[in-house]
Amino acid sequence: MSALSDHAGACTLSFDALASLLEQIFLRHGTSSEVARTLAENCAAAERDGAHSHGVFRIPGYVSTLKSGWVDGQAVPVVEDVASGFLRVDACNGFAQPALAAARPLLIEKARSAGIAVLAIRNSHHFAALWPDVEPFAYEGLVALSVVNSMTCVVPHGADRPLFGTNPIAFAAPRADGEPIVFDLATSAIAHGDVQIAAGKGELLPPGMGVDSLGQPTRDPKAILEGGALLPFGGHKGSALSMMVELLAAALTGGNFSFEFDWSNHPGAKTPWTGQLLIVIDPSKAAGQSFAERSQELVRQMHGVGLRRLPGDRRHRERSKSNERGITLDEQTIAQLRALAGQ
Ligand SMILES: NC(=O)C1=CN([C@@H]2O[C@H](COP(=O)(O)OP(=O)(O)OC[C@H]3O[C@@H](n4cnc5c(N)ncnc54)[C@H](OP(=O)(O)O)[C@@H]3O)[C@@H](O)[C@H]2O)C=CC1
Ligand SMILES: O=C(O)C1=NCCCC1
Repeated sequence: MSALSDHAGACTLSFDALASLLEQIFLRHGTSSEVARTLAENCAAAERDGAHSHGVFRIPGYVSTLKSGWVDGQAVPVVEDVASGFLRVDACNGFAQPALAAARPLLIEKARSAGIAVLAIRNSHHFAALWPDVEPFAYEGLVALSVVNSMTCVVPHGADRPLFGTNPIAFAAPRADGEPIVFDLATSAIAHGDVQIAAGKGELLPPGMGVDSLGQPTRDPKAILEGGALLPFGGHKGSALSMMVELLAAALTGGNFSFEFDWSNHPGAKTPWTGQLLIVIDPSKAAGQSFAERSQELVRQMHGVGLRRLPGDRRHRERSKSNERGITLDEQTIAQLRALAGQ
């Protein structure tokens, strides 16, 4: 692995160099080579696309979680073919991405033959952005929707104490001309990772993101992290979506609700032990004109009414920039990653 360049206060790496560095970190902390490669590519892709709340910022959390013994980095997922349109995966206390990778070929086969297929992952840990899980299906001409629940830190609308996780929803659909349409959003007003990043930088949050330990609105990220909580986005509407995520990602998969795990015997563990649901649809089974042509028409109409930015546009801009110029990490971050890799 070699960096493209080390320069004053920063280091610029290619995607492959960053992924190799991260792979070394995972291997050094006890994962199998397959798990190391899958997680490294996932995390490097987030950094490449400017999804910083789930890029290399997460590496110390992965490491402390593996070191605590909370997650099994050697787990081999078990795929169960339970019905024509339904797959279950027992991640066996491993990370969710290797579980998805193990089931992916059969999931695609089922979606193409039945028109729709569901993947329910349990006994898993999802510590990452959700778009890398759905976007590849759209490159295959399929529509994909995924939900995952996380740890209790969000107050349901109208309640006075936290119960839900930040519970993201990601969606991907192909279009005829251009990158797939992809969105990926936490159902909280802000992702927990962004609150941690703001706390680290000593920055205030925008209003309306969370409350302190007394339930009073606050813009102080530390007050949210230390006894406070987040709010759902969009009041009762985001709250309803977050409730749906709990039902689909936990009740339907056999994973834990966001409030159901106890990591007190695993100091340093950071990932919740929850579940993930994916629904994959083959749009070639739908009636009428090609789906990809229809989605292209929708995008054309949105641009026609003045829309400048689609969800995913910023990521793809960042991706192009990173592919052209490399991925830049500050001095402190690269030193931390190299130390974790034993370099
Ligand atoms: N594993 C887990 O348990 C959890 C993971 N997460 C992850 O955290 C990440 C961040 O989530 P969140 O903070 O809610 O994401 P953002 O609010 O930053 O973005 C949400 C979506 O909206 C798009 N978007 C943002 N601003 C605009 C705009 N002005 N116009 C059009 N589209 C826009 C984004 O596209 P673009 O990306 O191009 O900016 C993205 O698809 C996600 O990847 C999520 O999966 C969150 C909670 C829990
Ligand atoms: O940013 C978040 O919110 C989360 N990300 C990873 C897992 C827990 C919640």
